[in-house]
Amino acid sequence: MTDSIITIRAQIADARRAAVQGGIDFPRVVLVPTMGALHDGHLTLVDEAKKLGDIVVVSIFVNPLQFGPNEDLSTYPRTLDADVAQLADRGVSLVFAPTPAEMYPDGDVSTRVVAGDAGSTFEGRTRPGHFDGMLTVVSKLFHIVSPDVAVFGEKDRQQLFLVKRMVRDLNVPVEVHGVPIVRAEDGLALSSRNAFLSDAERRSALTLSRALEAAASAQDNGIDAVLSAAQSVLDAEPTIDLDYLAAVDPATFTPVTSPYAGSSVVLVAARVGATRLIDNRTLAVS
Ligand SMILES: Nc1ncnc2c1ncn2[C@@H]1O[C@H](COP(=O)(O)OP(=O)(O)OP(=O)(O)O)[C@@H](O)[C@H]1O
Ligand SMILES: CC(C)(CO)[C@@H](O)C(=O)[O-]
Ligand code: BAL
Repeated sequence: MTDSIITIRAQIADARRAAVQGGIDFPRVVLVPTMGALHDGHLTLVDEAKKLGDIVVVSIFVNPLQFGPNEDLSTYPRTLDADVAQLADRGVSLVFAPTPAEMYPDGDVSTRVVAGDAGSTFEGRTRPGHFDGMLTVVSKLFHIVSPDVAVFGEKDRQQLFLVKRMVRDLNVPVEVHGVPIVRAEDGLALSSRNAFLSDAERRSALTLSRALEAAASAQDNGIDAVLSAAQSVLDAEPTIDLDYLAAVDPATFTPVTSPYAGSSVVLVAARVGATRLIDNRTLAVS
């Protein structure tokens, strides 16, 4: 076992003991897994974590296993010192920020969690192996931290679905809690990758949330109207390269087709310049 794993486990054990001494018989540990470059979306997850338990642990790890060979692993923003300072301001001192060598002492793993069918659509189709890598590291983080609760953002909606599915399929003793998307005032979903956008690209990126807004305005007119309203907004912005637009059933993450009435999550992913962004919105379609 490596230093940072030994250290975080000792810190959590100390925090548990202190909580018991402070009168909390069964302190709950809440994990917030992140890749760092923290923004208000992450900090909202932390605030939620504080409400859900007694001891909050934030992990910061840019997981090589979930990046494809031509993706942005090497350029992904890394701002560890600023992240730790922001967390300290929020009252969180338990930060687990291992190195790749600590997480993968053999360079890779030969045992992986396989995401299955729902891991090979949408994000999984564009990023083959991404969700196996994501679930594998989440599983490792769960084993290292032993949280009672783990908090994830709805921005990565397919990720949240798959983590919940893994927990159910494998009887993982962790409660998974989802937090609604935190947006900038103009509607753009906060994302660490927004840091890559030029001013002009950021304006183009707003097309994603505008398309979801248009979809929401059409939710009383059926699923076809929802999708065509969003598509029209996307078609009108030639500077973005659409990857997918789809409406899925939140219970199965499979596409819904007309006629459909009920809850549906509209998903959108697009490249804006060199930056790939995702967004989604839950609608009540009738
Ligand atoms: N705007 C947001 N609202 C709610 N949760 C968010 C938001 N952005 C990120 N999260 C959540 O924070 C957690 C860590 O995500 P991550 O560190 O990859 O940040 P990110 O901003 O999603 O980065 P990326 O640029 O890779 O999309 C995930 O559970 C993710 O869904
Ligand atoms: C859950 C996660 C931390 C696993 O690397 C990552 O996919 C993320 O930040 O969403
Ligand atoms: N927030 C999702 C992590 C990734 O893009 O790899």
